[in-house]
Amino acid sequence: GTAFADAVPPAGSRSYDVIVIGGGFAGVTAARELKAKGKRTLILEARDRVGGRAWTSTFSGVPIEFGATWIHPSQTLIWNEVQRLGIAKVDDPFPDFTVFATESGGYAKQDLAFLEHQDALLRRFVEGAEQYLPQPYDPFQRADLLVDLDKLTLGDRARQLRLSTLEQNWVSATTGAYGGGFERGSLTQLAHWWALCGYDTETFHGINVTRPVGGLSGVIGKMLAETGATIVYNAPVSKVADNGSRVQVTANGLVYDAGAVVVAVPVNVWNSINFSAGLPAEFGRMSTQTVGVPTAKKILIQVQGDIGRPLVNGKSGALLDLVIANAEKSSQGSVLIGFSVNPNLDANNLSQIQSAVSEVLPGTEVLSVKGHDWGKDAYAKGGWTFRRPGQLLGSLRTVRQPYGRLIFAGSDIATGWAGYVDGAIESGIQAGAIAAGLSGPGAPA
Ligand SMILES: Cc1cc2nc3c(=O)[nH]c(=O)nc-3n(C[C@H](O)[C@H](O)[C@H](O)COP(=O)(O)OP(=O)(O)OC[C@H]3O[C@@H](n4cnc5c(N)ncnc54)[C@H](O)[C@@H]3O)c2cc1C
Repeated sequence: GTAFADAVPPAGSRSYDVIVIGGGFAGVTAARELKAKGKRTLILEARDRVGGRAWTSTFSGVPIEFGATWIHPSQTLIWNEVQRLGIAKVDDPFPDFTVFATESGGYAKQDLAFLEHQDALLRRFVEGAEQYLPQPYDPFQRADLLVDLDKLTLGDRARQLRLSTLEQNWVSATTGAYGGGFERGSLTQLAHWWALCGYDTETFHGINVTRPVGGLSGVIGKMLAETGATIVYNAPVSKVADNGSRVQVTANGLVYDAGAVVVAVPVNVWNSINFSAGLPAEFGRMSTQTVGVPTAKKILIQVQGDIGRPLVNGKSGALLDLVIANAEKSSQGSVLIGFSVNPNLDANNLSQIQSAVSEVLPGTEVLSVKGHDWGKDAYAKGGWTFRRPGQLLGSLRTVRQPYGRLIFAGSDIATGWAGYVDGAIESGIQAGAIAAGLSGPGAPA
């Protein structure tokens, strides 16, 4: 690994070519690009680990992911990375039944063929995306066609389509829940993912199947070892001061300085850092509006006995939006993974989660739970990226531009797979290249 990991560089040697703030996939990728350009690079990471919203841990004796989990060949940057690092991949087994809302307001077990109803509704949501998002990696190609569309929430779209309550409940787990609620997420974000999936239902589901063995923390650990950067853990950056020729970065009361800084923290966190030279209004606005879903939670649920492999599609506004089976079982039986964007769910409240599970999988006894509330996590303040109405055309292009000696990075502001590890790598590559130019000799003073 890195020779200086965990050591705080002594006074007098806190000067670097480039400082990268945040050691998620975007920051670590940027640091690696900078190494390739011969730059002395420092990573300042708030946590005691790298990976950010990708975090491999264990629960009830089985390995689990608290954040990002799956990769897919259409996500070429992360897929090739895993391939190149010689890390094996494994497919999660298919579910064996599904659970959907019923006419009478409850839930019923269905065979997998029932999923076709959900897919048909999903395709109606994103109909026309081939025309208005013809180039998945350049969402601005037909900006002219997006002017009205980018104003729509997913709920607006459901109303446009005149979906019944039951239809909305059937499609909630793959639309509203992704967006942090029907009234939060934008239609264009869903359509953008659809475009990246080749406008194809099978790929849309296929992106949630394949995992790198050892988890995504294993992948980023190997990437970090290649950066050759100095990394300081437990170093939350509180202040960034760009004086025009150098940038001073403060963490834990210590001041570091560099010719350029890559800010690779989540958009939702931008407003908790003091950018003392000021930033264009779009930055603060985007951070206030949020990009990462602020109510996103992932909950690991250990249950009694083997209950098979459910795929539960919660109703719009349910406590649990999606419940699936973890690939590995514990010694007690099945382990379930719940996703929730409901602000009222306490991700570690066993009795609340027991009643939510009983509603959708009657007779299932919950033994233990362990959840992570990404919105309450000070260094994330949200989960996966899902842009809000107006952000694609409104702020995204501005915040992707370097501002003085600062370059912002992260999956949240990727133009490709925003909301996925692949987008973080995309953004890290771009930011690293720009920062190398800014920090080098002949850089604008
Ligand atoms: C529940 C969940 C499930 C997901 N599932 C998938 C999936 O299956 N596949 C997929 O590809 N993606 C998935 N994602 C999305 C994926 O996790 C993110 O897109 C990606 O990890 C973001 O990387 P990043 O580097 O842009 O940001 P982050 O990973 O958030 O990295 C930012 C880093 O900055 C650090 N930081 C924050 N504030 C400061 C500060 N003040 N000073 C210093 N450091 C700071 C953080 O600690 C963190 O390490 C999921 C996300 C969640 C939450």
